Amino acid sequence: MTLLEIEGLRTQFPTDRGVVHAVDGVDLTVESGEIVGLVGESGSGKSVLAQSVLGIVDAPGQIAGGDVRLDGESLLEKGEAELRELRGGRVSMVFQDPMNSLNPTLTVGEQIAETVRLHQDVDESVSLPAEVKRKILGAARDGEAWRRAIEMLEAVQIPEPAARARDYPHEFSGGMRQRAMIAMALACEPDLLIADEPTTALDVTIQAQILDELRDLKDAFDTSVLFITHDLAVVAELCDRVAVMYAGEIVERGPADELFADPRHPYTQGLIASTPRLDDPEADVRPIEGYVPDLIDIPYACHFAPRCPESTRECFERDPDFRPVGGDGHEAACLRRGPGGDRP
Ligand SMILES: Nc1ncnc2c1ncn2[C@@H]1O[C@H](COP(=O)(O)OP(=O)(O)OP(=O)(O)O)[C@@H](O)[C@H]1O
Ligand code: NI
Repeated sequence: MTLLEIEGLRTQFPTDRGVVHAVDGVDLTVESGEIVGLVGESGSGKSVLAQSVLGIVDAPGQIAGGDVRLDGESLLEKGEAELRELRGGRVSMVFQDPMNSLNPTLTVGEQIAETVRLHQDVDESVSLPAEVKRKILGAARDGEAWRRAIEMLEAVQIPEPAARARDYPHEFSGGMRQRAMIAMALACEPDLLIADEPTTALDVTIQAQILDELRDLKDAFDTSVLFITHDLAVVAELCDRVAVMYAGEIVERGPADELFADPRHPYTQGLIASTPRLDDPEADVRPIEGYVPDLIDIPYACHFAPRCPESTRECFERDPDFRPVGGDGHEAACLRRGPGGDRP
């Protein structure tokens, strides 16, 4: 079943120099229970895409077109109150720097308990005077929320969770803070977790541990994940499907194993060739020549055309549609690939 459907999404930032087309017509779906990786060079629009889904695009940026649906319901039609309810409830998020997302003045346990409390259904069936009810249910929920907070810290492998729940964020190491963030994000059992470079700031060993845990937790909680990173190795390891983003557009998407074994879009091929290989450190690393274009008014059809070793004049003039280039929904948006392309 499709959980998240992003269709023709466009997000723009007006600036002094002109309109930045950060997300420029993106289609992407996340099915229930799968981990979808979103990769691409810095500045390709990954974070803005995530912010668009969550309704937290920085002003004066705004969604200029397309739709985002969760379980078939458009999120773009929802008001701020509804979106706030949704965030940390059915959809939650983890960012690169947990220090910015955790409140330094509350203990880690209190913060997780607070999230649980905010999104737990209150039992309205008991018939007691409102004030009494509030007191009783409140106390019950407080105890329950705190227990749940400790359970979550245990689930993300924080040692001595009952004691550590009383610590403040600054008393945690970087890796533990990131775990606490994941615990908080999963505490209300969201349908969808959006993780934007959640382990980039951590050392490689801790990063690997956290990714392992994330995978286990995803299975345990049956959560779908949209995982954003520029680290191809992480995506290959963690994700079921991948979408490759370049200059505001998705250029290739498909099953992770097939996409990495047989990348078809010239950008994906360039990206993989420019990444040092863990399994073969001696292999050539060839950077993609040129630069990511300025996202203000890209005057050519395929955004990668000027850097592409295979581009023809047509690539500058005609928008590439997605075409099948392999099995299981493996598609590339390149005029020279797939049916009709001269290098299918
Ligand atoms: N608040 C903003 N105002 C103006 N432009 C913005 C704003 N936020 C993002 N952008 C622009 O949108 C484009 C996409 O940025 P985004 O942060 O989504 O890239 P990214 O793929 O997440 O990169 P990274 O891998 O470095 O995190 C960039 O050109 C960026 O300058
Ligand atoms: Ni980003």
